[in-house]
Amino acid sequence: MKIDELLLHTVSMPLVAPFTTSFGTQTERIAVILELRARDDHGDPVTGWGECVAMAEPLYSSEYAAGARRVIGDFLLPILAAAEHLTAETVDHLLKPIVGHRMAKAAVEMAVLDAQLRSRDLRFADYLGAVRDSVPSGVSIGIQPSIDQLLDTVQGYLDQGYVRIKLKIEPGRDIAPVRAVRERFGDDLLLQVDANAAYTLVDAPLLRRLDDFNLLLIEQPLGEEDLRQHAELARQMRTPMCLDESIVSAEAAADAITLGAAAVINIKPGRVGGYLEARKIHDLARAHGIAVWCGGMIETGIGRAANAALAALPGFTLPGDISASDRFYRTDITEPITIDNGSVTVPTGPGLCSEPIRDALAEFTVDSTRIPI
Ligand SMILES: O=C(O)CCC(=O)N[C@@H](C(=O)O)c1ccccc1
Repeated sequence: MKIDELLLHTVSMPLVAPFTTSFGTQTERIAVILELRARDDHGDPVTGWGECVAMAEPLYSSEYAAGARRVIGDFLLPILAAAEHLTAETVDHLLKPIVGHRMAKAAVEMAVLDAQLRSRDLRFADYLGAVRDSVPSGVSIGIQPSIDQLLDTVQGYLDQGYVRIKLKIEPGRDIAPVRAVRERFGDDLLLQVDANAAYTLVDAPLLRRLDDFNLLLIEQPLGEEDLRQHAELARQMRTPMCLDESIVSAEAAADAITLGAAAVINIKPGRVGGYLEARKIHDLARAHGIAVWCGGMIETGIGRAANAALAALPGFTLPGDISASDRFYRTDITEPITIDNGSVTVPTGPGLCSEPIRDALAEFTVDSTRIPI
């Protein structure tokens, strides 16, 4: 494949409701959408789409949207444009000289992969080796202003058919909300919590109290760098330990599994540098008997569709944060992803996602930059 040009569209999409986590409250999603224009091996024009999941500010990880745009335009694209044999499978190797910036790298790999799949009229799920036509849909619920509002919110998502509830927690808003949800909805509700690294090992006695609520897992209670400490906390808790922010690559996953820091892994393609690295982590975890599920970064329909295909791999045995588009957006920039009977259908068309809807993309675009080759 030969790249002709890349368009970087920064979109600002209002959320249907504020989304509060331990690192802040989001009311809009800023995302960098990649429109890659290239020629396939027959010289025919093809367009590939990608989405960079980096947030507007470096609050979840060190990357942020404006920084990712710079890295993509100034460093990543020139390397790929100069490549003699550019394929999705060689992007990671070609970009090795650039240190870090995994979300930026994931986005360009995604655009190259989408173009490659479309040029071959290939469905992403088939390319990956997916084994399901639909995947169970879990929903992530932000920290709510009151327990009553939390209970109403949980009820609302259960009424929509979501099969698993994830509650964001933070110090001071953890035990009481989890107890209230467990008491209201009973022991059969698939329930887990996500702390986004808000605690320290000093909080172990408090976190151990979560063992009373029969949770599926506790996600990233400690810091991104704290593999050894998560292993120590895992030894002190019955609730399975799940890592998110810490798992930035297959190598980090191998370290976490070996140290006993993760009994479950949340795989996010953007966080680990792309869907191909995500599949490597899936394969590694499976070989170690470690369950994985697909996390979400409030993606638009581009990333949301691709995540549904990834989650259809056999090792994704726990419901992921793959909710319908309307969980976050009134209008998506692609055909909306919907939840039917608790599941999201794995996309059936060629490529990673359905083509973005130009009017919707234009409506939310706050800046478009053409990167010439
Ligand atoms: O369903 C979704 O797309 C969001 C799931 C979710 O809670 N994502 C959280 C997380 O910590 O995992 C997040 C969202 C946005 C940015 C960073 C993290």
